[in-house]
Amino acid sequence: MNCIEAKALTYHFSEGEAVLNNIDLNIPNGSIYGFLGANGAGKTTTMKLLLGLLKKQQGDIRIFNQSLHENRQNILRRTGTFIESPSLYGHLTAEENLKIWRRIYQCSASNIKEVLELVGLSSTGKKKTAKFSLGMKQRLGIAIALLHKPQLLILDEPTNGLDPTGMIEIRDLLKRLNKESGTTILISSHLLSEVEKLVTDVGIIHKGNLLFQGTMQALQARQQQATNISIDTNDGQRALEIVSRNNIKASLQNGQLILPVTEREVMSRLNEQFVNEQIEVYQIKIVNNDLESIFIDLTKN
Ligand SMILES: Nc1ncnc2c1ncn2[C@@H]1O[C@H](COP(=O)(O)OP(=O)(O)OP(=O)(O)O)[C@@H](O)[C@H]1O
Repeated sequence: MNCIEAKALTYHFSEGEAVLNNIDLNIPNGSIYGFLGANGAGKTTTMKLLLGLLKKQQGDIRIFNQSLHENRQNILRRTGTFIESPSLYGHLTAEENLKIWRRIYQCSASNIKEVLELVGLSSTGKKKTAKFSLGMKQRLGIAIALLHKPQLLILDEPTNGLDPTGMIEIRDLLKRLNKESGTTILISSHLLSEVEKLVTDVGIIHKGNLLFQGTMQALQARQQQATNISIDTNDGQRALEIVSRNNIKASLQNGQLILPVTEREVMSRLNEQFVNEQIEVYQIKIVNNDLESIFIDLTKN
């Protein structure tokens, strides 16, 4: 069952080229969905459409199995958002900012203490938010998004500008929320490496087109397929003949033998044959095996 289903979303700003081109999004209930793409790919535009902040032009959006067009108020009551940067009153404290939002959401006063604790801001006391560090502001933005205990969180690059410790804190917080409350989380980022340990599902957008959508495992399987072994020897041609004799498809690239990742036993047998045939092996290494390179490959022109 999907929490968000968007079909054939297309969007143009004024007369220009389509910023989104026929996007289908399927965001499963209870998932943490990483929405990935380079700057300008169309992430914020998509999120704004999902929240009804931009008027939909083409396509269909359903959230909680309801049409966004027909039930926007009801959907937004169950959704927490953080788009671009949080709007805070700098002359007020974290608690005072949250008190304003509490009136809008009409939720219990005890939620304020809970969310401040959750994001690690309960000891900020009388400090005005104008004096907060960027990380504290981001965390307060997340506290605002969480104040009414939403079932769905839509977060646009919430770790933007944070140092590695700040990023880890936010990731841990989101993981905890997802695990303990079953909150579905849609989070955008321009770095796969930043969210790969957090997300269960992934959508990769490039120039308004969705290039990949699926589980993290499916993306990792793709990574496996794109992973090769490179072997550096003193005689690439003969090494290639040996590998071919073993019915393994290989090629020579700049003198290096390139073959798909094979089982450990096969690799050991090949190595033995190289040695028996007096081929000197200088290096055996895995190439192109990180997810980030898959992401870059997918988004290369
Ligand atoms: N108000 C606007 N008017 C015209 N074009 C816009 C407007 N907002 C965004 N765009 C354009 O739409 C495209 C997608 O922008 P969008 O902000 O959705 O991308 P993004 O993936 O969120 O990027 P970033 O990571 O930089 O925020 C970009 O080419 C951008 O210049």
